[in-house]
Amino acid sequence: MNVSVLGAGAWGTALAVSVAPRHPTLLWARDAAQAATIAASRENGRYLPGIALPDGLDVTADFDAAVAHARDGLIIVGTPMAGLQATLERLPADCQGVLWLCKGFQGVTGRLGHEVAQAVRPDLARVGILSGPSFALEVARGQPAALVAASTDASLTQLAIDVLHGERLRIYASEDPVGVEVGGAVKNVLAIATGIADGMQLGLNARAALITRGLAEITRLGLALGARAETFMGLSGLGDLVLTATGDLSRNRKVGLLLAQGLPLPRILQELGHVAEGVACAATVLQRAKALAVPMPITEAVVDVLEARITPQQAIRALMSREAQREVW
Ligand SMILES: NC(=O)C1=CN([C@@H]2O[C@H](COP(=O)(O)OP(=O)(O)OC[C@H]3O[C@@H](n4cnc5c(N)ncnc54)[C@H](O)[C@@H]3O)[C@@H](O)[C@H]2O)C=CC1
Ligand SMILES: O=C(CO)COP(=O)(O)O
Repeated sequence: MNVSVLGAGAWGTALAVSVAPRHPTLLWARDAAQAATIAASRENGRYLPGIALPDGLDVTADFDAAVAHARDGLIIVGTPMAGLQATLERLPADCQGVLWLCKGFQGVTGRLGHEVAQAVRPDLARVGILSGPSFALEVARGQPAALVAASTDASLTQLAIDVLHGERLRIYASEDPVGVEVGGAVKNVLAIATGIADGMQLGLNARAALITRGLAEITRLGLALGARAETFMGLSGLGDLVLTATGDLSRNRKVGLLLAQGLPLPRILQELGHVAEGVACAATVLQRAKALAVPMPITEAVVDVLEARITPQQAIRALMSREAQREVW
């Protein structure tokens, strides 16, 4: 089965590296010079340094060639959320399976990935998301990971399993793309919160409290958007939240750690050199929550810090001085 990965950042490259030994894989980089450098060095030195590309993995900057390669196989969209719509718009109607990796809400429209697909490409037959706890570097190194492929179309999740499931990567199927996408998007915002708390050395109790009450925020928003509660206890919910909030490979957590040191956000993002989807979508998450009357106090505090309305210290004080209440979800 042919596979094409559209987007040669850390995660797109890592997944291509993981799948190429089993399926002929083509990795598309939008920048021709970057594609040429990767092809010549057999390494994505900009986004995934230290990982050699295996045989069976080719690189191109020719979008149409990449799509033609996997028209009858699996097309994986590995761009950040900001690139999902434009990428979907360029796909031919007859491609057999499309899976995106982006974890976020679209900036201007506030849409989740499946909502973007419904709005701009309702004609694409089989679409879904791949999510779950998966630092790119570990997957690229062949360390074990378990992910979830979610779609309302069971034949797409089966295709994802047929192509991606193996000794090092377990793929679980889910029929709840809403829940999987909400978990993947909002955990990034909460990883910023946990990074802030850890950067301020507030301790392990505070970290556990933020993760648990953060999961309550994810669940509340997800249920209001039509997700299933059990999804948030799974890989794309609790699993990815724990990984991203506590794992030092997380870019979103790193943003929080540096905010706690008092660094201004523009400088942090410049130093990061990768996308931090929690920064991009925190305000959008809050907007959608407010429209649905869903309280998300931790998310709101993160937005206030990112927009420099309050300091991390003030955010913690505001969260800790909220009225006592029942432990509601
Ligand atoms: N890095 C990781 O461990 C994981 C990342 N993800 C998600 O995968 C998505 C991509 O993340 P990474 O690969 O880590 O990002 P990255 O920052 O490493 O690379 C982003 C790549 O996308 C390209 N790009 C940026 N804007 C684009 C656009 N508008 N159109 C087309 N290409 C564009 C960049 O040139 C670059 O090649 C994000 O939504 C992220 O949340 C999900 C799981 C794991
Ligand atoms: O989604 C991820 C792991 O599952 C990666 O998280 P970061 O984008 O914070 O690095």
